[in-house]
Amino acid sequence: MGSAVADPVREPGARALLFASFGGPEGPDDVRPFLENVTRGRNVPPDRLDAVAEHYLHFGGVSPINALNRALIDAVRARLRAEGIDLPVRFGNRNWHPLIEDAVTAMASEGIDGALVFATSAWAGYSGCRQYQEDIARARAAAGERAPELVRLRQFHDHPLFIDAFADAVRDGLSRLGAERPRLVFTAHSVPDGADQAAGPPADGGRLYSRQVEESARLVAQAAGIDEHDVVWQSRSGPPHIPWLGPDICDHLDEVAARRHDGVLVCPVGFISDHLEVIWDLDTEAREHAAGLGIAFGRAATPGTDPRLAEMIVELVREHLDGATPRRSGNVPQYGCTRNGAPCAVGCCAAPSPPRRTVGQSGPSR
Ligand SMILES: CC1=C(CCC(=O)O)c2cc3nc(cc4[nH]c(cc5[nH]c(cc1n2)c(C)c5CCC(=O)O)c(CCC(=O)O)c4C)C(CCC(=O)O)=C3C
Ligand SMILES: [Fe+2]
Repeated sequence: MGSAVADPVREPGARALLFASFGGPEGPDDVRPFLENVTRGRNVPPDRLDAVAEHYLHFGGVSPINALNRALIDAVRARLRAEGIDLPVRFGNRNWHPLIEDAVTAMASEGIDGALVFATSAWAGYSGCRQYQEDIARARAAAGERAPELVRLRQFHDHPLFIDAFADAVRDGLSRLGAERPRLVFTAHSVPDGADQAAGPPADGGRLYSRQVEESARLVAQAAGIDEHDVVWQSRSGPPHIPWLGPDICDHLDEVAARRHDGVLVCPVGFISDHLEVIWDLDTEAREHAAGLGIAFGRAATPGTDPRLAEMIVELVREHLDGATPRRSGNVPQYGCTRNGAPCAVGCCAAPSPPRRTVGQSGPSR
């Protein structure tokens, strides 16, 4: 077991589980206001926003994320019941309804004075971790004096159940691909290079986001029995003069074809379910790009409603309720577990200061 799992905050008094996620639009009229919520105070160029709005509208303005989260919540409820744990599960998002502020306000008005929080990101970093701590603090402020104590569950990038679900998906994907010399390629959401450098407590040396992603990829490949793989990035946004993690998946497919692979299996290890980034940036854009290169393209399933994901969430809950031993397969430090939205450590995942835009450097983001 790695050394850096924060000591679980014991919460035998927890009276609910709050399932916190990103949120997504559920119809065409939701798309613009949703995107405005996502990008408030960020440096996302308007032409990028127009392009992303198109991706959502391509699917009728409905992101798959809310329905997938509701299905996962049902699975978590069933698993809690099966284990005899009496814990109501509530749902609250950062960017769209049901909003986390409303979920926490409802808890306060029902007299729920303590809850655990599961956030749907496995990762360290500003977008994956610190922003969830900010959401928790903001939601408590909105709920006022009777706001519940909220203890967030830890990051889980190397949890054996999470790794095993992806490993099965990789084995399955490769067997369906039917290529003779396939390449296994993992992807996660790109972030600004500066945000990756700032990910985690400075004492850990930074880059905890990309280090966790690389470790998850290595563990999944190993569990699937695959000797070689690549880790690349997807869904970059932001102005073109700001460096983000790369290479991008589509550029990397050129490389894979040049190395004479006849197929690629893409495993989106950065996402727990088939979010819009997965069904657009991979299943649509990257698939087309691979077709243009004449190589076979497959996409490994995300855990989604694999029973092991719900099982893992209940195990994380039990680390707090009855002191279940945290299970980990890797060594990269892991944080995320704090009370009432406190940062994980001093200086952890410092919030980005939006860089000033330089004249003459606007244009498409890719
Ligand atoms: C690390 C990371 C994760 C993984 C961890 C986690 O799961 O949280 C993630 C997940 C997600 N990102 C999502 C959607 C979007 N992300 C955006 C923008 C951004 N993401 C970033 C990072 C991440 N994002 C960053 C650094 C930006 C730039 C602006 C900013 O600093 O905030 C934008 C704005 C347009 C654009 O720039 O693309 C949208 C619409 C959805 C929902 C999809 C659906 O509807 O199914 C999900 C799950
Ligand atoms: Fe994102």
